[in-house]
This record gives sequence, C-alpha cells and structure tokens, in this order.
Amino acid sequence: MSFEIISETQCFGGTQGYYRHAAETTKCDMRFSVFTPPQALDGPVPVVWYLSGLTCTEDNATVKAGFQRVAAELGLMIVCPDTSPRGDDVPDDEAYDFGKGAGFYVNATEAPWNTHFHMYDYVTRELPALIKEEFNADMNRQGITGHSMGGHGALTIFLKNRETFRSVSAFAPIVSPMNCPWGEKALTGYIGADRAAWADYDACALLESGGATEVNILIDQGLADNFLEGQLKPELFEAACEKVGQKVTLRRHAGYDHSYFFISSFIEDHLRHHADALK
Ligand SMILES: N[C@@H](CCC(=O)N[C@@H](CS)C(=O)NCC(=O)O)C(=O)O
Repeated sequence: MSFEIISETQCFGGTQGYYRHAAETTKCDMRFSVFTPPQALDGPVPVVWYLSGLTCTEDNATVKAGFQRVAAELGLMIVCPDTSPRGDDVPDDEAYDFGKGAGFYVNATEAPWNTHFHMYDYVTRELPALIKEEFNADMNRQGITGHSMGGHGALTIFLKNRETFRSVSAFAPIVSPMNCPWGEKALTGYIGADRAAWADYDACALLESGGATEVNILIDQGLADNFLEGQLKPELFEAACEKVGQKVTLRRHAGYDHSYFFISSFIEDHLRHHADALK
C-alpha cells in the first residue's frame, strides 16, 4: 500500500512518525501519526488506537498527550488518525463542531457530507489495513482509546467490533451523542433526522442492544470539565453498564478540565490498562 513519510523522529528509543496517504474511503489525502516502540525491531507489537476530539488533527495527541515514554516502556504502537477528511474539495461548516475536524467517526449518508465523511470505514477498515501491511503491528492485539468525540469513537468502534479489540478506554467521552447537543447536531447533519439510525453510533444504545462484553472499560473524567453536564454525561454510560452488567471503571477527578493537561495526567494509566489486556 502506498503511503508517504512526512517525518520520522527518534523518541524514547522508538520512532515518532507522521505519514500521509491517498484514502479511498474518504476520497482525499489523509494524515496519521504512528509511534513505533523499540520492541518492534524484534517482532510485531500490540497496537493502541487513539481517536482525537473536536478541532483536532493527528497532531494534538501526538505532541500533547505524552504517550511516547510509557508506550516505549510497554512496547505499544500508538496510531493517531486525523478526525475528518481534509482538503479543498471537502465540504466544511463554519462551526468548530461540524465538518472538518469533526467527523464523529461515522459514515455520513447525507449530502454533501456523504462523499468524503466516511471516518468509520476509514478508522476501522482502511487505516488498519495499511498499518497491518506497512508497520510491525500485531493486529491480533489491538486496543482503542480516545478523547471526547474520540472517546465516543473508541467506545462505539469497540462495541461494534468486539472481535477486533481486546481493550478499550476513554478520556471524557461523549457517551451518548443521541442525548447531547454536539451529537444531535452531528448525527442530524451526517446521518439524517431519523433518530432510529443514530443508535448505531451511540455507545449507550449499542451497549444496551449488544449486551455486556468481557473486558473492563476504563473511563477518566475531569470534574472541572466545561462540557461535563451539557455534553458528556458519563452517568448515562454508567447506567447503561449497570443495566447490562458491563464492567466499567469510571474515575471522576476533582479539578481536571477537558484539556490535554488532563489527558497527559492519566495517559500512563490508560496505556498500562491496554498493555495488561494485550500482553
Ligand atoms: N475550545 C475548543 C473546544 C473544543 C475542544 O475542547 N476540543 C478538544 C477536543 S473535544 C481538544 O482537544 N481541542 C484541541 C486541543 O486541545 O489540542 C475550541 O473551540 O477549539
């Protein structure tokens, strides 16, 4: 599969790389980052996917989450995709929470978004195929995490692909886009007004329809997060887990907000959570 190396830089004995490829699913050039730990020189290593939130690219987590030191210690490859299709041909919206930088990890069915906004297929199918072929990744050992919109992506993609992922975690996730303004706007715009179709991209609804999984889900949430009550509503996920008997460790942290200062404070715990499951 063809892809281009934008840059590769040594970091904690491994390699932090930025890459670009022509993606079929999103019909545009897509960028992504991969941290390859030093252990990959000796054989295939487990992969943790990190899905970012609104306004982000592949760069935000790569430069601000601080995952490289622990990923190098644990021998984890970290893949950070972009959050939407990009380029002059791709439609956009002037708001920060829709269009570019806000793909919501769905396959859009509504025009004009349905030509490029196939982030679900991109993240679950096209980019994994490239990672499998071009990097020393053990695709039988995959975990997924993410922040905010990316936390929604991680939870829903995990719940819809139970055979693919052995571990999942999230930072301040949108747990029920059907029940928050960010999600209602995105799902109406990308999927259409029929709310029945939205359930396929709602972690709470997917858990209730699909039942509990075997894994323990780790979620961290800051209590000084401006989006906590209006958008994130972790109590909805707690209730859904309770209903179906899903194990979840939901940690609420006084004083932490929605920023990468919060994520970088707890990223080590998340990577250890994944490494334990992916051993
Ligand atoms: N203050 C943000 C609101 C969106 C936001 O907080 N985005 C989070 C993800 S939901 C983020 O990580 N932003 C980029 C960053 O901090 O690097 C903006 O208007 O750009």
